[in-house]
This record gives sequence, C-alpha cells and structure tokens, in this order.
Amino acid sequence: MSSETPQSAIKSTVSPPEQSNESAIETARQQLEQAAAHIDLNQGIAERLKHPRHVHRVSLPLERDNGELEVLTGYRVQHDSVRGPYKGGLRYHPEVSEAECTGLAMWMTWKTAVMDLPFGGAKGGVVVNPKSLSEGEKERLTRRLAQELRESIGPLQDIPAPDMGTDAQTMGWLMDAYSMQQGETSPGVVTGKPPVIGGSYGREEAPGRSVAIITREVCDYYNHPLEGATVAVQGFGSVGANAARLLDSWGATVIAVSDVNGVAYDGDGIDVQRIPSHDEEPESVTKYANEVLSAAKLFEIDVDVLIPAAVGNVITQDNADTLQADIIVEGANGPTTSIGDEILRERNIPVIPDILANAGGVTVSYFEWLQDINRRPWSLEEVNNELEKEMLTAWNEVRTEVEKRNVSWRDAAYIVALSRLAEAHEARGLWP
Ligand SMILES: NC(=O)C1=CN([C@@H]2O[C@H](COP(=O)(O)OP(=O)(O)OC[C@H]3O[C@@H](n4cnc5c(N)ncnc54)[C@H](OP(=O)(O)O)[C@@H]3O)[C@@H](O)[C@H]2O)C=CC1
Ligand SMILES: O=C(O)CCC(=O)C(=O)O
Repeated sequence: MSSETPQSAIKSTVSPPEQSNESAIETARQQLEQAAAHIDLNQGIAERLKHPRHVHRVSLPLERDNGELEVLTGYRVQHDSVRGPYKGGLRYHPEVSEAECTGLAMWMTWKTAVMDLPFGGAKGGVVVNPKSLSEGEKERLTRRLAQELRESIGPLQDIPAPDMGTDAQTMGWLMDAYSMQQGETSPGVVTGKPPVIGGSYGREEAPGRSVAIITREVCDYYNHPLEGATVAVQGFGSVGANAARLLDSWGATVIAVSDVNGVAYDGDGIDVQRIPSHDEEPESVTKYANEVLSAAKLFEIDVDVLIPAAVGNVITQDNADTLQADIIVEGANGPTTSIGDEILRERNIPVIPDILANAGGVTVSYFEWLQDINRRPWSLEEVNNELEKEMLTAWNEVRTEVEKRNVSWRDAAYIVALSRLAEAHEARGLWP
C-alpha cells in the first residue's frame, strides 16, 4: 500500500462508546465530534448539528388484503436545511426507528454538503417488512404516508427518494398522491421516480456507480490496479448489484457477493451480470452460487476491496480485528461502528466513507430535481458524464484534506462537509 498518508499515524481524538450495537445517531454524533476536533468549528454550530430540526412521527392505518386493519409507524426526520431543501431517502424496513432515521438524516446533511449540492439532510421510513406486503398493500401504505407527510414535504421543502425496501414505483405513488392533494402535477416532490413521469435516467444505478467510481480512484491511489483487483460485496440491491456489475465490467474480479441468505463465493470470480439484483428477484444470490458461505464469513475473505452495501453496523469490534480486506468502500449508510472504525484505523486499513462513496444517488437526484424544474430530460450519457465529474471533484477535495491534515478519509470528508455547513450557518446569521 503506497499511501502518502500513513493511516497508522492518525490518532483519534474522541473515545468511541463502549458498545458494539450503537445506534445510527450515536455513530453520527461520534463521527461529528471526531472530525470537528480537527477544525475550528464554532461550538454552537457543532452542538446544533447534533440535533434534528424536526421529527415527524405518523401513524399509518393499513388495510391488509384480507380486510384486517394494521396501524404502522412512519418517520420523517429533517436534520438541517441551511444549504437548501431537506433531502434523503425513505426506507421500508422492520428496524426503522427515530434514532436510526435521525442518524441517517445527519449523514444526508454531510453527504449533500460534501458533494456541494444545494440541499440539506433528511431521512424517513416505515417500520415494516416490505417483503410481507403485497403490491396493493405497499401502494396503499405509500399513499397514506404521502397524505400524512403532505404538510412537511414538497419540491422546495423536503424531497424524499428511494432507500432500502423502496424503489421507483414507490416514488411514483408518492408523487401521484402528493400531486392529487396539491391539485397539480408536482414531479419535483420526489426523486428516483420512473423516467416517464419525470425521473432521471441513471438514478437507479447511480449510488452503485459512484461506489464503483470511488473504488476505481482509491485503488489507483493505493496502487492496486483495478484490473484484476478482487472485490467482495455485501448486499445485491440498488447499491451492491450496480457497484459489483460496473466493477466487473471495468476489469475487477468480484469473488463474493451476499444477500440475507448468505454469501456466494468463487475465488476465480463470479458472473455478477447473471445474478438477478434484489429488485429483479430478491434473495436470489445464493441460488446462483457454486459455493455458499455463512454471512459472517464475508468479512474473513482476503480481498483487495470490501464493499458493505446492505445494512448498518456490520463492521464492529467483533470482526474489525480479523477482517482481511486491504481497502473498504462503504456502499451502505453507516456500515462501520465507531469502535470498528477505530480498529481499522489502527490496522492502517483505509475506509472510504459512505457520505462520499454512495453519494452518486443523491447527486443524480439533484440532476433529476433540475430536470423537473426545467421540464427538460437529460440523456443517460449526460447524467453519467456529469456524475463522473461531480464524483471526481468531491474525491479530489477529500483527498486534498487527507494529504494536508494527515486525517482519515472519513474525517477528511467530514471536514469538507462541516466547513461548508459552518460557512452557510454563519452567512445566514441565525440558527436555522
Ligand atoms: N437506494 C439508494 O438510492 C441508496 C441507498 N444507500 C444505502 O445502501 C444500502 C443498501 O440500499 P439499497 O441497495 O437501496 O437496498 P435494496 O433494498 O435495493 O437492497 C438491499 C440488499 O441488501 C441485502 N440485505 C439486506 N439485509 C442484509 C443483511 N443483513 N445481510 C446481507 N445482505 C442483506 C438484500 O438481500 P435480499 O435480496 O436477500 O433481501 C438486498 O440484496 C442501505 O444502507 C442504503 O441506505 C445509499 C445511497 C443511496
Ligand atoms: O437521492 C436521495 O435523495 C437520497 C438517497 C439516500 O437516501 C442516500 O444517499 O442515503
């Protein structure tokens, strides 16, 4: 590894909490404190950024197909809007909670700032297993959610997008329900919708594409040629499948991919173009495997690059010591706990943070929002070219901080984001 910044020289300034199952809000606050210690961040602003501006909690009565009524809980947490409207995904997952949405909303604030997009940060979700819902139930739930959140979302207020368990169709229903309540077609209220109603080409694969672009850049930085580099990917959904397929088409050898059922492994390389993604056929990864490993084994495989692209808190104090990858690129939001991060730093394993690596999703969401305002679609080529430019700009800005300050990639990305946020808070002169 030919880092100009020996990771072993980097010292943590804040002790992580003594627990491995920390919540997203705890991880996000810990990361904020750690990065803030490297810059002269106004204490008031740092304190403000530890808290969301609004937390909306809604009850969602859902009539199941068998006629029974169930009342589900939904959240929309709006963290910060100093740089523009709140922006962030909507997740349908059984583990959605206020603490999780708050941490995820904070990460959206840093993500939009590190990409220099004119947005703030938000996140929401419904506490439900989406696999337990029929298509009709999912549609009724989504329309009810749009009704309950109507006062709080809007093209200039808060713009949801897909996340785990939601997709382009979910955004289509949300846009339709909101538009019907407003009495006018409002494509800009959500992003990630189907192109036929104002969605952007390339949005679905954008977070995976940005993970692949950043993997290419980090491999180059550390002199690991992408051609032939071995890669393991956790999760084969919107982020994981698209990242794996692109990296495969750029010459990397993907030797392991996983889903909820375990890991498909082949040391000679897996044909990831042949495996259906979660969207195409959930839980299908292991059906296409020559060799199936248990989920935990993914972190023991000796690879050049490990890409966690499923759920949070998967790299912890329990496996960070034994993990075999040379480089980690975070496709998921919050896959590494504070202690996991600390251990990897001590082991000199670079971790490229989620707020940079998977930011292609929100970046193309921004392109979609512009297309909706102008009522003029961009071609796929235009979207991908612009995304490549934006990702390289952000990568170079973060790399400059790594080299200048001798900090980790995560701290460097936070420094870029926090500097922009602090400047905006100071320029507005109040506590928005
Ligand atoms: N979609 C987006 O625009 C963006 C998403 N992200 C983040 O990326 C991550 C993945 O999101 P996305 O790809 O959209 O999600 P999807 O719902 O499209 O896919 C999730 C994938 O993860 C797998 N999975 C779920 N739980 C586990 C587990 N415990 N262990 C292993 N695999 C698991 C699923 O398997 P199965 O098929 O078996 O259910 C599926 O393959 C999330 O952290 C999300 O917040 C980040 C930026 C943008
Ligand atoms: O596209 C967006 O607005 C947000 C996507 C998202 O939720 C994320 O990047 O985590």
